[in-house]
Amino acid sequence: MMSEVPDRIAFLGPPGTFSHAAVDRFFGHSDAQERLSVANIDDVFLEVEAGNAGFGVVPVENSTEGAVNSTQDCLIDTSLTIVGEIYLPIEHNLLLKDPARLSEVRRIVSHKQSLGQCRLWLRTHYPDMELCEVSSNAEAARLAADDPATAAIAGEVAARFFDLTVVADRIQDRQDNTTRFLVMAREHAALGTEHQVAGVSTGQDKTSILVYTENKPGALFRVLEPFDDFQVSLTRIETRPARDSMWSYVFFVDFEGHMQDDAVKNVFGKLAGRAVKIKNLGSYPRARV
Ligand SMILES: O=C(O)C(=O)C[C@]1(C(=O)O)C=C[C@@H](O)C=C1
Repeated sequence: MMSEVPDRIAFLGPPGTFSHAAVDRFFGHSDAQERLSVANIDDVFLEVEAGNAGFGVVPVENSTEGAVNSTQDCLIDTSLTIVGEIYLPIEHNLLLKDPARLSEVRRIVSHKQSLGQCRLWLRTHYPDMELCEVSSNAEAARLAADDPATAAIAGEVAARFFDLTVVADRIQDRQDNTTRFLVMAREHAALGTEHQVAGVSTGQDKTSILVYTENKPGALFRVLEPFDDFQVSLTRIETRPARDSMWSYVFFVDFEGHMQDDAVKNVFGKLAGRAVKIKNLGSYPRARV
């Protein structure tokens, strides 16, 4: 276990993204830990793996749009551990540099996830507008600040950061739109007093694993059966292409409990031999939704 809290936290930037807000929600607003803004999600993993940051915060799933694929793919390859999670309500706005020039807008830019979370609103209000994907919401806001013909979809923080006007607020298709973020570290790190020390069961934990199965009848059933046997509640199951061979898949499984809990140990005892490979991504305190 690390003896001190590493002082940099990597996140998808530029400053003003929802990822940035998730960092502040988890670690607090203090300046004690430097924020390291990077250009894409892969770089968040790389910076923490290289030791340039102690923690990284990445979006993993959204209640409207589902899995964030780039994060899922990084989780397959990473040597990092999940040490925490954050649920953040996501409210989108249409932002413009000069609202008097709304009629001159030619394109709307945002992160792919955000365009998806506002799909119906966009179809209703701007059916013919060009939509452009950029690397993050705050990057979209930065572009809109430079060009009156570009509108951005982003959060209020980005609007303030880049001095933009909100021309339409709460434009996400579902008002309860929420994104779940993961806190990644190289090893179980001490997270300070307001967070339980990761790596130790708190009684209110979650565990994430990756499961590779054989392409055989009943393979997934045999993996899931021990969870039922020992009454361990699954919170999420997601499939991604495994990338080592075509049409083979890896399952992302999240469940309640900690690797140190007896029920979870029992599940793993029974799982041995039922999957080709299991990768433990980490046990961490469960966040409030
Ligand atoms: O662009 C941002 O502000 C991000 O932090 C990325 C991201 C994502 O990838 O899901 C985060 C939360 C929202 O769901 C939309 C975009």
